Amino acid sequence: MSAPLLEISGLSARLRRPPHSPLLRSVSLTVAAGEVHGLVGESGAGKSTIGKAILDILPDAIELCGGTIRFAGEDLTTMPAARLRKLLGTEIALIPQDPMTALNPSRQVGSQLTDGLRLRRGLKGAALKQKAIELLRDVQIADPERVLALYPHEISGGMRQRILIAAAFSLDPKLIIADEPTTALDVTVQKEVLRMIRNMQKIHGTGVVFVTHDLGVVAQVCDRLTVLYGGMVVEQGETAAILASPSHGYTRALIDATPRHDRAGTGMQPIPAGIVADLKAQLSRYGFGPSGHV
Ligand SMILES: Nc1ncnc2c1ncn2[C@@H]1O[C@H](COP(=O)(O)OP(=O)(O)OP(=O)(O)O)[C@@H](O)[C@H]1O
Repeated sequence: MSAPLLEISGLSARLRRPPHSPLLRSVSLTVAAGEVHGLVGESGAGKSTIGKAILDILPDAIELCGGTIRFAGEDLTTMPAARLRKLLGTEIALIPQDPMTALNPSRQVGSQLTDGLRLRRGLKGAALKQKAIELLRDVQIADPERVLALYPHEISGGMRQRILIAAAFSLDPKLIIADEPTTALDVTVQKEVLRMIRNMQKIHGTGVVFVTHDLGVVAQVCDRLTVLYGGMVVEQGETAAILASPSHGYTRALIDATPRHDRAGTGMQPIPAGIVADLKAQLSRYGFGPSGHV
């Protein structure tokens, strides 16, 4: 079997200042080329911290304190800064959570969409415009020439997110970090955007780390998933198998807590207190041991 595209081993992170509270506890996971890997868990589980660690955009308050992040065989945590900067944006890209804040309100959509192609590939003039039109067609935006000249406030939230998806795929990266990319959208638009991400990653063969708190979303887009609690891995494996038959009580409780629009009377069940107490006990014993599993 070929090496995974992304291999995170024993990744630990903590607050930089005393008392150095642990935020990631020896997290290990792999993402194969072309795989969508979901990071799931409640608020504060450490999902975004993993995404930010991959992209080298951790806030100053957080530091890595162990483990490796190997991308195509190279460890990003020890890579020289210049090489890392080159890789991020070309081979690894981000689809951010909130399309309104991610786009600059004072720049036309076209110039923002083509930043990567201009700056990293040196495209300009008619060739750049043609490529921008193709990118918008790929994400099924009608009348792309008109849209390129618009400002972010002149288009809908769903269309803004499609533009960010098109921008993320514009340099044909091997890996995309999608950080809650549909949270800011309403439910019908969410579905379209999820389908779009799935289609684009299949066409391009892109690996995706998909951060979400929503198991309904996971069921739609993720091939495999890692369930996190308090910065530690609770369970991981094939999405269909875990959703059908979770091996950990916490995963079962998360599934039960997920609203099902197709079944009346389901959803919004609280996580049982006993399961949370067990996990908390595990966290307090955990430290930064070698295993990432509960
Ligand atoms: N800038 C920061 N300064 C201090 N602590 C932070 C900072 N950002 C995140 N944390 C802490 O790191 C832990 C993990 O946060 P993270 O954002 O990764 O969780 P998450 O699973 O993505 O949840 P959410 O969906 O709420 O963002 C939390 O305890 C959070 O309080």
